Amino acid sequence: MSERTPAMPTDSPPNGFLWGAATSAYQIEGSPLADGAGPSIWHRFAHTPGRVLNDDTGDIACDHYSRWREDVALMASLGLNAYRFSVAWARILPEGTGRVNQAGLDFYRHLVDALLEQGIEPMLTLYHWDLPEALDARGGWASDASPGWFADYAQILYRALGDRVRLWITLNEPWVITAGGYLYGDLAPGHCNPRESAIVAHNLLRAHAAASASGRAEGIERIGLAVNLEPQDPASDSPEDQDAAARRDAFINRWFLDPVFFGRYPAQMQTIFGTDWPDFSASELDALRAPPDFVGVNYYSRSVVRADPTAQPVGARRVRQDTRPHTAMDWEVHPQGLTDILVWIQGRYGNPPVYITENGAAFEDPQPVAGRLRDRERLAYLRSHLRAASRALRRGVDLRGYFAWSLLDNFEWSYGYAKRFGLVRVDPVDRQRLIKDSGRFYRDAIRRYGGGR
Ligand SMILES: OC[C@H]1NNC[C@@H](O)[C@@H]1O
Ligand SMILES: [Ca+2]
Repeated sequence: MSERTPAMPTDSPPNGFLWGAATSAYQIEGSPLADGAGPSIWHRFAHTPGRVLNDDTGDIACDHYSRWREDVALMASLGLNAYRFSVAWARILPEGTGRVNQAGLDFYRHLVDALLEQGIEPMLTLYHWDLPEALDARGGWASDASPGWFADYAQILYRALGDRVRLWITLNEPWVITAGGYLYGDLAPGHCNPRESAIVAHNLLRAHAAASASGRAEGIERIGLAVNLEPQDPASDSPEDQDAAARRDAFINRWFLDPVFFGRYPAQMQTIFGTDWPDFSASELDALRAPPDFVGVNYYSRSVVRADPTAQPVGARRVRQDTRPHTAMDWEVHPQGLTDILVWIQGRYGNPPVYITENGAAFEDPQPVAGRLRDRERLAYLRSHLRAASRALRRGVDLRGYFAWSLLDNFEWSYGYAKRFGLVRVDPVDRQRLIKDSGRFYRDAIRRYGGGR
């Protein structure tokens, strides 16, 4: 089979299946302070020397804030019938609460209208890591008031765009927000405080519940939660490694899904955090129960895990699979993990509707030659993971769409522009877009197997 033959499975996805691509505001927009927008914690973090590789910032990024019309045309040329993006909270509420910045609302309304004109279904993420700086100054996600701030912000967007946008996501990857921003400190706001991280996670869950409730009050019917999920395979069948994998599974995969579906945290959280784990009351736990209308699954890789008491707080460490291919993020290429995690959700949480809201890979790209960029590894990653998604469909998973991460090469947080996930290249100098071979492959797969627009 030539590398250009789209190798989707024999059975096509269900009717109405969404074939999309995903981005987020701070990673692609640029112009972070334009038209009355306020600074976010990522604007501040990126401008803090030493926090981001090469001291890259999102000041320009993909310049999507100016080029959004061109980018919608690009999506249409790829044949996408859906597009997942996030709203920069501080464009809407420059101080995080209070005064609404109409120019910020207008930007997203114009974007949504352009998508709808092209028959592209918008999927709107309310929060993709860029908290208004003004709210961080008031305690940020560690503040008891943060769920209320978020619900109010969400309500403004529900009222402004609820007649056009049908698919909403409250939070992107609450685990990464918590672990990156408050435990390991590699992401904004850069704290390293286990007890604070447990409180932040709890407030994020309260915020999801509050924004879900305010959405239902506005008649919004499909509100999801996007979570990064990563199968944890024990390195051996020793009890120590099995327990380590179970702890890391609880820590990464169940810390947020168990509360929203069951109103309780995984038992291992107390073991992992020890005295840093707050003493939540039964009513506080029950208040977290807010089953999403769909689960957004962000899948990249799996981990092989062995016990390691020195690797705190989980007491477990990843074991690199040196004989297997890895991406430029040093993540093992493991398509079967996508099938496994989708089947796991089906079994554990009662077969909820699921979208793959992120899946993709960074690789060192070759230079384009005569208008062609032959990103073979990314194309192979895409093909193998589309097949893995199809295997989950055959297992009866209620999978309703696939969003490639990412439409464009963009700002990869603490890696800056050094890691490129785009199906479309963005020139580092003039930001010219160029569809890579992986993008052409995706377009052909959509034509052959997609529901079309
Ligand atoms: O690391 C790749 C992606 N992972 N999920 C969240 C996105 O913002 C990242 O770019
Ligand atoms: Ca521990």
